[in-house]
Amino acid sequence: MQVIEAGFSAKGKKFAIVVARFNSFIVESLLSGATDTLQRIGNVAEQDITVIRVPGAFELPLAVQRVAAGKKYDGIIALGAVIRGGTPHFEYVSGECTKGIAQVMMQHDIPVAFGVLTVDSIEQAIERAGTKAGNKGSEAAMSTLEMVNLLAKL
Ligand SMILES: Nc1c(NC[C@H](O)[C@H](O)[C@H](O)CO)[nH]c(=O)[nH]c1=O
Ligand SMILES: CC(=O)[C@@H](O)COP(=O)(O)O
Repeated sequence: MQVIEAGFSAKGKKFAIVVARFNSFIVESLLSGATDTLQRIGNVAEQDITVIRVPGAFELPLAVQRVAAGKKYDGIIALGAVIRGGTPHFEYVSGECTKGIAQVMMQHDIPVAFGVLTVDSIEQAIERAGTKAGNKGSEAAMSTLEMVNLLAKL
């Protein structure tokens, strides 16, 4: 049996982090977790990390697509926080964001980690942005590191 898997060190690889500003109180913690993971676990140099900011999660797919099309990066991380309000708007924003990011990843054959919180409350968001439920930004960075290395083996 042959098992193909990859590690996390990605020295010399270039990463783009596309960040939605909406709910920035939460998203900035996701960004901190992602950059810390890229540098500390992935051995990625600070100058090899580019941060691109967009208004909200709905705009993430377009920016991610443009970044992917530019072929300047080995991996992409999309970060945001979609927090349910009092209307169905949550479903549309989170649904289109998720679908759009996944489409870009498949169309451009590049790892795009989904670090977008889709939660029912601010408390749930806080728990996933570096408190009792971990940091989804860090988790997204770990995924991108592994996938960049794995794809290089396939
Ligand atoms: N409610 C949230 C939004 N809404 C804004 C949209 O993402 C978009 O920017 C707007 O509809 C203009 O096109 N965005 C989030 O990231 N998180 C939310 O909770
Ligand atoms: C996810 C959203 O768009 C949400 O924050 C908007 O809140 P509301 O549904 O109360 O307008």
